[in-house]
Amino acid sequence: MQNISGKTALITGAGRGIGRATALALAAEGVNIGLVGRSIENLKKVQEELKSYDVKTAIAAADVSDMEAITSAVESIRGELGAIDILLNNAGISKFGSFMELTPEEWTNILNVNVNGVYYTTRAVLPEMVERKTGDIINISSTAGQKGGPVTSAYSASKAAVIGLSESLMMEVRKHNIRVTTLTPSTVATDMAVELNLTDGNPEKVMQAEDLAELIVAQLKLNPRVVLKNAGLWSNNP
Ligand SMILES: NC(=O)C1=CN([C@@H]2O[C@H](COP(=O)(O)OP(=O)(O)OC[C@H]3O[C@@H](n4cnc5c(N)ncnc54)[C@H](O)[C@@H]3O)[C@@H](O)[C@H]2O)C=CC1
Ligand SMILES: CC(=O)C(C)=O
Repeated sequence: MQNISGKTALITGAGRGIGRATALALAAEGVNIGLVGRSIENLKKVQEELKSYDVKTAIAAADVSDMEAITSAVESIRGELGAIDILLNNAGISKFGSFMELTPEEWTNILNVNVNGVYYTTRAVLPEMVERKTGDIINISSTAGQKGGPVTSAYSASKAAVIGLSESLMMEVRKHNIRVTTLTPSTVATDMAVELNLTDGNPEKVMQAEDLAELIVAQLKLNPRVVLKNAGLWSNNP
């Protein structure tokens, strides 16, 4: 097990849900946190919550599907906090609907955010990790990326692409001492899942964002000689 205190993490989609919960869990371990997301108001709220921990924080608003915007957000976070040790590619969107119901614009937008967002953000962070011969990249896919459903064509295609990207990158960069992990959670009780009518969020029955954050902290503490290649966390009492 390694101590992660003093490391620096960059989290996309950090203004709410899984991103916010992971920011709080990592800060509790002494990790400095760079928060990236679309809504500066939400990022400021999370930054305020992080004040109760003895860590440095920085925020930068950017749409991960805009390569220039996310590249300059990464630069800005790096300028304030220093080298990034941990990247959590978490930002994502979803819309469910039948194949013909979803418009080409919705399809393209889901693919742009969920796939290109991971690609652009990782491109901005990876070279420094390779140079430093250290780093953790965690990509949030979904059970929907492992198995299609009748209304999930765009979302499942995007999350399957994340699995392909992530597993390939893991094979490529482990020789540089960089760990890439693919997480495939089932429904997590966040605004996204409630908006999709997947859950009422009942904490007795449905996985909470804090549960996934706990797994992320635990995997980061694993001895650097091993990497959690992929993991599925499921609700146990649905
Ligand atoms: N909630 C669930 O049941 C599950 C969620 N996931 C994935 O986990 C990740 C986080 O999801 P939740 O926390 O549930 O969602 P959420 O909707 O509650 O939070 C997502 C965050 O990402 C941000 N975001 C969205 N598009 C963005 C963009 N283009 N650029 C920058 N930030 C952007 C949003 O503003 C929001 O703060 C997503 O990738 C999602 O697909 C995976 C499995 C299950
Ligand atoms: C939204 C999502 O990815 C699931 C699996 O519920």
